[in-house]
Amino acid sequence: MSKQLIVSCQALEDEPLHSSFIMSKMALAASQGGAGGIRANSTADIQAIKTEVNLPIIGIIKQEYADSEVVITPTVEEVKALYDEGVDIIAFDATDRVRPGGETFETFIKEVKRRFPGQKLMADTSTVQEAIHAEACGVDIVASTLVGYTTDSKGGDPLRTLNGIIQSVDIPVIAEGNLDTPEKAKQALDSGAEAVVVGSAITRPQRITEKFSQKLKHLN
Ligand SMILES: CC(=O)N[C@H](C=O)[C@@H](O)[C@H](O)[C@H](O)COP(=O)(O)O
Repeated sequence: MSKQLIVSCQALEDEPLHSSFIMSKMALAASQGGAGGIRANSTADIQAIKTEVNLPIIGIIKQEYADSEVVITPTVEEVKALYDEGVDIIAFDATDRVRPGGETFETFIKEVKRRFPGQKLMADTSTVQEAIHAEACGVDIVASTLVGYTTDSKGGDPLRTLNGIIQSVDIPVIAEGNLDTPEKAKQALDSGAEAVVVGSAITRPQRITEKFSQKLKHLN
């Protein structure tokens, strides 16, 4: 997926496009538009997407637990479901936040590597420190997915943190999160990212509409 655009096709239960069928068509549209990979949430969506496109898939399972803020593939249970489904890369939250059941990232990743050897693993991080730590724990790829979404990274500039990560690790870095224009995506690749994931700016029409309506609001 070198220097490729990866399109994230996700719609959660509370979103208007929540439907595996619709996500499969989003993936098809992304493929026709030149995407080199797809990021998708849930085995149901991934199965549907596989019927429409033959592109590498980054799989996640968003699962909420009452005792943790970690939502992206929080436990080994979700990793197993993705492994059994079969995806090119499994991505998960690799922030330093406590996981469900009080588990730390270290114990989580150790167990994942023991049970699923050979599976490519991608760490969604929010800070340079977390990316360095994830590399030390043996992940294959780090990503800037969670910059701005954690207490430690609130208000952070995604491209600046991305640069910091690229300077600090030796493994491939994927740029992801709030890269909402072709120019920002290009900037991310120019600065050394292996690939760039774009989601909402392509596959969340409610967000796209909002940008237009905000711009025109004062004319009403
Ligand atoms: C923070 C979080 O939960 N991010 C999720 C991760 O899978 C998705 O909701 C994002 O759409 C994805 O990361 C792509 O980012 P953006 O939509 O900003 O291009």
